[in-house]
Amino acid sequence: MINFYNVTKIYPGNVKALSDVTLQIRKGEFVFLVGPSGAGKSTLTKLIYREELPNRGQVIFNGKNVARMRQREIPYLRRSIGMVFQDFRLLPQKTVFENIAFAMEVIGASGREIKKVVPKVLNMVGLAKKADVFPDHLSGGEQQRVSVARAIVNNPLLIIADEPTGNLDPDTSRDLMKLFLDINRRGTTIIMSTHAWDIVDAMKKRVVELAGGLIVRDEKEGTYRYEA
Ligand SMILES: Nc1ncnc2c1ncn2[C@@H]1O[C@H](COP(=O)(O)OP(=O)(O)OP(=O)(O)O)[C@@H](O)[C@H]1O
Repeated sequence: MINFYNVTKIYPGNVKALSDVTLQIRKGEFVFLVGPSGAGKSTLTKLIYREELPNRGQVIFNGKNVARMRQREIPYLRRSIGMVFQDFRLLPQKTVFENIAFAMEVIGASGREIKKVVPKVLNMVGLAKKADVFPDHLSGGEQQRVSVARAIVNNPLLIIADEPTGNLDPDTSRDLMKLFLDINRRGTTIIMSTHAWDIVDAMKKRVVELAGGLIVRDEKEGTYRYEA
């Protein structure tokens, strides 16, 4: 579903963030991206949702060359990818329900559809009772569940999670990972950048390690292993 062919990304100032990266991720996979800060993990994911363009090579997502997409195709690309960030990025003036509804509104869903679907995803993330609460009245773990609900509400093909447990305590992190596993079991591909070695070691999923813009390890049931 995702193919990188000899992808090189150089930022202004001649910073080589990725160097001749070739990688294939199949539909339904759960992939951890690990490696030290600055290794190129975020850059790799940004190339998938076209926040950045490669200098060389090709990034193919769902059969399409991402760099060659026309402007009008980009919204369709982005709606097929759900994003989860370390800092949640919820809208503070909107309730939990409204935060998730907003993700549907921007793609033109009807009010009826929204009323039907939002409670379902809230239920799935275990926050059915928090629909009318504002984000700052929720714990970090609950806020992250809202952002996961927002990420899955439009049925994406792929979820990109960038250090999703970075602000959560170990117990909350483990619960959140169960949620990601559950989503993955329903068929959604997941790419997760993380420094949480304990989680990576416990989950026994594919591990792709980057260092200095190169893939230095790609293991099927891998461990974290990198030493800082
Ligand atoms: N917009 C930018 N302009 C210039 N250099 C950049 C830009 N974004 C990233 N870089 C550089 O590219 C390299 C790779 O950065 P990237 O953010 O992909 O690393 P990372 O592995 O995600 O790190 P972290 O774990 O800290 O998030 C780093 O040297 C970084 O400083």
